[in-house]
Amino acid sequence: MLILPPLWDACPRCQNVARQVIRGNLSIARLYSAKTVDEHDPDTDYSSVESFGDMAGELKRRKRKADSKRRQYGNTFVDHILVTVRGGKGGSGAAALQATLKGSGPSAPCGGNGGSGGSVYLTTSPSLSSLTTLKKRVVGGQGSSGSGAHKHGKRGDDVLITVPVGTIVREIRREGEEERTIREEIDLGLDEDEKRMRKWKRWIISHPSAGGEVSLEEYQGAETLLKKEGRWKIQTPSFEQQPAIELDISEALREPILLAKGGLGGLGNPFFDSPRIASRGFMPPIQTFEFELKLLADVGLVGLPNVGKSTLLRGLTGKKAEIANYQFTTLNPQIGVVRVYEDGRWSGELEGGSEIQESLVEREIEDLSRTLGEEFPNTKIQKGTSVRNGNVERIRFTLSDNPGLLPQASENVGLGHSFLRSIERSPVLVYVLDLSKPSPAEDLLVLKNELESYQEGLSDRANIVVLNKADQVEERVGKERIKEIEDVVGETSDIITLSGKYNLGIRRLVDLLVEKVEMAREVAKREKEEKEREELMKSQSGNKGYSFGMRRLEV
Ligand SMILES: Nc1nc2c(ncn2[C@@H]2O[C@H](COP(=O)(O)OP(=O)(O)OP(=O)(O)O)[C@@H](O)[C@H]2O)c(=O)[nH]1
Ligand SMILES: [Mg+2]
Repeated sequence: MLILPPLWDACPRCQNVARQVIRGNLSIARLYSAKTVDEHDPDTDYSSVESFGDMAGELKRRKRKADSKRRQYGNTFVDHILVTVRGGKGGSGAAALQATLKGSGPSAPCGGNGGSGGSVYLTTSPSLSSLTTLKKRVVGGQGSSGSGAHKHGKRGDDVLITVPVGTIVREIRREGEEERTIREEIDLGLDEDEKRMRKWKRWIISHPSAGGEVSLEEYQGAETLLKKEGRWKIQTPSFEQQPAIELDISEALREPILLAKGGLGGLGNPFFDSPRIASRGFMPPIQTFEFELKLLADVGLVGLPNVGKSTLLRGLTGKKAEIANYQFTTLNPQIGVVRVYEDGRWSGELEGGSEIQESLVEREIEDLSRTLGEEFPNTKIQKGTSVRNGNVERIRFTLSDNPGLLPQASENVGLGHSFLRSIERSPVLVYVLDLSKPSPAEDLLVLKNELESYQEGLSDRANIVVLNKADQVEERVGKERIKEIEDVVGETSDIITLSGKYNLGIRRLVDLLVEKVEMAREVAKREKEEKEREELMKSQSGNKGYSFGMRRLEV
């Protein structure tokens, strides 16, 4: 906690300090926070005491944590993964007999049916931007077995796989238990009778207390009944019979999509002619899916660590990205939406004079203001709705904040280049440089070099250069640095000098981004029309191309 809570009740000066913090005067709070209750003297002006107390310690701790996180997960931004998925197995039917009084005749079958297995569905979440959370194996809940007195088994639980928007899902393999068994039987060289008996044993269960073997006639009768119900042939449809699932999720899903259906539950003995027989639940096929993430942001921010990319994301979109004064605060790409209104204002815009705080400081201030029952104005970012104060939205685009790039990222230094795969897909790229550093022009060359060694021509796609932290630079020095950068980029890029933290110069950036995004969309539209024309011509000339029996669903 930044300010000592017990003090503001007792001391008007403390309350005054706390209110100053809420108005944004943090330096006072930092000095003040070192004092304990015992040390407190209401007559001392703590704003002149030189101590950074808790805040510095906490920052150090967080930096250590970020470093270890980077070492642990740094090179594992997951954007490609194979997942095996299976619906839950159906529960078995029961072969139970009703209890009867002695000598009152044969007991009636009363076994309940098994519950069907749970299915596996796919859904999207706006808070995800990596496939890291995906498990390699996902199985629906198993249905419970039926029991006596006509009690049917419970249905297995459905399972949701949650992915970020921009994920491509392809089913690449599908195999059921039946196919595996058939292969095994061929290997064992079994004859038809043996195969049939094995199949009966696999699908039909006899009541444990029924005594003796179930006769061939009983098995045959049960088989006929199951065939009638369409429950005998359970071979998995091949990709020719039922196309593989292929999804390109470019928008948030309104409803979950079914990937793997749960198996049917077995039938209880009232269904069969023989009271000693029930059937087993189905085991659904195992499906292998390939998940690939291509983050779909119109604009990608590229920069060295700690230059203020996440601060910019926050200022442009209002998205709460982690901001801190050390490298690799951001470990995975983050995507936010920029909504620009008719009057040129935008969704993440701050109120005049507000400042974007580091996350840690912001959380402490929020705690403090909650305790004091006051609202902290700096954290109030405009909500992203399509109509704001009667002002209509003009354009909406997405922006990705990426982890910091280091020299030799393409040789896996820092976080490596795994996340460049997402950057690669953004039609507009923005270089973010720290103008308060001695040589931002050299930093720019480093960035260009890294993009180029990842993919030829990629460095030229970035045609906006943002010079951030302008508030920290003396005018003369700043001008010299800007001149050096102009010499590097020549006519190829627009240069914008701004301060992300203090919300200065952002409007020019927004205007430029709108212009570039509109241009990029126009180009993409033309390319799409061109492609459609080509495909139409191809299909008219009878050449339908080679199909792998896959179905493409544009969601
Ligand atoms: N003075 C000043 N500080 C800024 C400005 N923009 C960002 N900062 C500070 O710079 C530090 C790093 O900001 P981040 O937004 O976390 O930087 P980043 O580029 O996302 O960093 P990584 O995620 O580690 O690559 C924080 O302490 C910010 O408060 C600015 O315009 N002026
Ligand atoms: Mg960041």
